[in-house]
Amino acid sequence: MKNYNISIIKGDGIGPEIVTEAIKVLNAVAKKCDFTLSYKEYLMGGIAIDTVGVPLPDETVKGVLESDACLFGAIGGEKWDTLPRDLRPETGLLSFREKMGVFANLRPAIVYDELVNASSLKPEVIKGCDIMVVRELIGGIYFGKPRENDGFKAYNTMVYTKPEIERIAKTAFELALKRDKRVCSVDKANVLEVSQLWRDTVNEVAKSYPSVEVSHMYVDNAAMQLVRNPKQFDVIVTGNIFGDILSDTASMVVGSIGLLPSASTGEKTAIYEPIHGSAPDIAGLGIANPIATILSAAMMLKYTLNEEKASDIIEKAIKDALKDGYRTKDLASFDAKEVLNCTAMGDKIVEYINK
Ligand SMILES: NC(=O)C1=CN([C@@H]2O[C@H](COP(=O)(O)OP(=O)(O)OC[C@H]3O[C@@H](n4cnc5c(N)ncnc54)[C@H](O)[C@@H]3O)[C@@H](O)[C@H]2O)C=CC1
Ligand SMILES: CC(C)CC(=O)C(=O)O
Ligand SMILES: [Mg+2]
Repeated sequence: MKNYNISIIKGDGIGPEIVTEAIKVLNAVAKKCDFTLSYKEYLMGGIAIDTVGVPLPDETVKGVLESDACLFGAIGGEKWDTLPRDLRPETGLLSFREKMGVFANLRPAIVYDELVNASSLKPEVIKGCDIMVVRELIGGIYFGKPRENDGFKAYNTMVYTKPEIERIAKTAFELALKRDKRVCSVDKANVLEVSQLWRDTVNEVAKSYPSVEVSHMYVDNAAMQLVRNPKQFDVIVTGNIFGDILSDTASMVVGSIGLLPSASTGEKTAIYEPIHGSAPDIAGLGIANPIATILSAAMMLKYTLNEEKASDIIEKAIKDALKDGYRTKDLASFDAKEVLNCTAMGDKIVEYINK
């Protein structure tokens, strides 16, 4: 029987709660589809700081590199926000992404028919919406140097090189070929030199994809268009900070940030993670929505482990549970038959997998 080695990073806040549910679901589907999964857990973020003194232990990097894929929860929390920048959980996460070379962060925002009333937008505006945000993940202003804060003056630097833009643009165009063949590149080329290079390079890459329609939008307009008429988008390709912000916006088109999964891919081990953070405001209350993490696990099965059937089974189980009115608290006001806590939602999805 096939076995896959999965590295697990639960992290902080709701991280352990949601990852536990995703593992439960993975085990159920593996049993059904005749493969096995072995897990090894590694530390990262605040828990790593508290346990071993650094946000990203070498052992974590080594363990993840040796695994077939990584399932990641979330890191961070107020407790660590006053530490020097280099010691913070978020610095550990950025360094982790950089060391894994995961330049492409794929963040699908799909409106399920079962949740068409869950968005703050009108059902007719969002029904059938299926967007893929392709966010560049290891460049841009989150990584650019110089960066400094002397207490009076502070600055970060937004940098992209042409090869960095080319590879993320290619990822977006390749994905578009398998979808609705439309790429919208989002930048701020009216103001930023980095964005001008971004736009010019995307146009150059587009020449190799004549069947894909390419358009460009300034990020401020894109944020507005996402909530005005989200169905105009197929693939959105954008830089690190814009993709971070626009995907959180897209989550409210879908209904909740607790629903959006992601795949962070490159040349080494891929990382599968929800788009949200550690949600300290609800950590420990047992009310987090585990679906974003469970869908991230489903993406892992499809994209890295080539277990497409297992991935589809998970997705169907989630849709069926939602269709029958099972909701976590974030979605409680939308056609809920029963509001479940995090663990019960994991159990419910397993129940539907086994039906
Ligand atoms: N990938 C990661 O590990 C990320 C970590 N962070 C870190 O997380 C911490 C909290 O950041 P925030 O800005 O509050 O963003 P957040 O995404 O953690 O939370 C924003 C809001 O969404 C809610 N929320 C998030 N996930 C949810 C879920 N699964 N179910 C139900 N509600 C959910 C939270 O309760 C909160 O009200 C910070 O330390 C931040 O740096 C933030 C984003 C990504
Ligand atoms: C916490 C940041 C480093 C990242 C973030 O917000 C994200 O990846 O969505
Ligand atoms: Mg974010």
